[in-house]
Amino acid sequence: MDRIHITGGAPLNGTIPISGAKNAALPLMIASLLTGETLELINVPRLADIAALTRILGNHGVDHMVVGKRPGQTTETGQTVRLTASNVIDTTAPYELVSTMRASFWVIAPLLARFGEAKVSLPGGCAIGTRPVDLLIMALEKLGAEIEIDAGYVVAKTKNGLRGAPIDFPKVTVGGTHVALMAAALAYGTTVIDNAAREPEVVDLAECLIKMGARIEGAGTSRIVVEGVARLGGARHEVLPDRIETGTYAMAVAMTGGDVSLVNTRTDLLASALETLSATGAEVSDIPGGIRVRRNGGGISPVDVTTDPFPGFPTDLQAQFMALMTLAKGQSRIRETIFENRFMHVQELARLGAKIRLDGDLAVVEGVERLKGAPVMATDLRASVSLVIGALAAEGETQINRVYHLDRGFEALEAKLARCGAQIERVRA
Ligand SMILES: CC(=O)N[C@H]1[C@@H](OP(=O)(O)OP(=O)(O)OC[C@H]2O[C@@H](n3ccc(=O)[nH]c3=O)[C@H](O)[C@@H]2O)O[C@H](CO)[C@@H](O)[C@@H]1O
Ligand SMILES: C=C(OP(=O)(O)O)C(=O)O
Repeated sequence: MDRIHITGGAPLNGTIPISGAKNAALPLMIASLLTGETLELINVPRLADIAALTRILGNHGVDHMVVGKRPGQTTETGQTVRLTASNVIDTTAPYELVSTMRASFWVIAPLLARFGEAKVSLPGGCAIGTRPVDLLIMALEKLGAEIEIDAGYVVAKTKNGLRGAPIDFPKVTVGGTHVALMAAALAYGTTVIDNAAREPEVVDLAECLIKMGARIEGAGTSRIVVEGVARLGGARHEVLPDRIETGTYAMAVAMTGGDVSLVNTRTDLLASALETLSATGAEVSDIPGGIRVRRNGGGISPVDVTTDPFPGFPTDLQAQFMALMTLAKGQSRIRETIFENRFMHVQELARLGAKIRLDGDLAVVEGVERLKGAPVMATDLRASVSLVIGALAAEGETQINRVYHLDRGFEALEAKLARCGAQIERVRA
């Protein structure tokens, strides 16, 4: 298994191009199943999760073609892909494929809406909590699907097609909202989704569906109204920038010090995280096409955060922010409200010398003077990158094991950081 070696202590200076968002690209690729025409997606990141979904779509019979980079793009990141589901041969998504990644479960919605049947294995994904799919199933049942769970598979059928209906989510769910949107787009009649997720990735999916011919209003608010249409067509859509990757590098700079321009991204995608970062003493400013983050000297101020659905502080940046707080001048309190088991980075950050106490959903971080490199283990995607951030600021060498977690969600991580002066290398097994 590959390892990453980091020798910490150098500030980060330079420019980091931000990739397309993994969490937008995945539902967008899945939306290709809604039509027999070609969906062209620009700025799709090259990631293990994207490759895994490509395999899953391929198994259904979706034709996948990589046609190039984004216009004007000079880096090795991002690609333009064409997906054509004109010859779907199989509506089953098997355990071997779906168990590697949670988002793959969402294929259930377009398969059911377009073909009237789907059999999809219960999903896997980051081990950050129990992560049930009851609300996704509830949404499909509201639209008239008949669903049973049999031998680890969710088997969904509809006799005369899906029918629009009110869907009121008791809890904000990103995946549930994606599924409801895709299914309702091809349902007969009107669907009103209440307590919908407002995440930018939901808006991106809705915008792409609208280009494909869907009638959707209100995406980005907590009430989305979908007027079903009989068929959807092809479209061309650029994946929005990855706000979690943006926030991750912003936190790295705030921790190591330096001056980095994050380009191909937008402040409005992560306003709450950037506000929090400013409160720690980092200078955050808008630049054309991106965000500049600076910290030259001065201590890191402790700031308390609570994770929340968008527009709140994202759970996917909680681990990275905790890494930053380990060097703050005082105590900070970080509350995780979305996932019940998303503190696996705590014991690994402790190996670097961090002082963190856990009390249920609360982590109390006592800032220390310095961190010291050590061997650590990546446990899930965002936890692993918090170790990268910690290691960049620590004295001496850190070895990060199990880096396949990082490869799920961070495109060209070592290259992007090395170009800004980080001493980071991958040791291939
Ligand atoms: C691929 C992708 O986009 N993943 C993101 C997506 O995950 P994902 O879509 O899985 O997360 P959800 O928003 O659905 O989960 C939010 C909460 O609702 C719960 N829940 C969800 C569905 C359900 O049927 N029943 C239920 O109880 C979950 O356990 C969790 O406590 O949103 C999360 C919350 O922003 C992010 O951390 C993930 O990175
Ligand atoms: C938790 C994440 O992904 P997934 O939902 O695929 O596990 C993530 O992107 O941080």
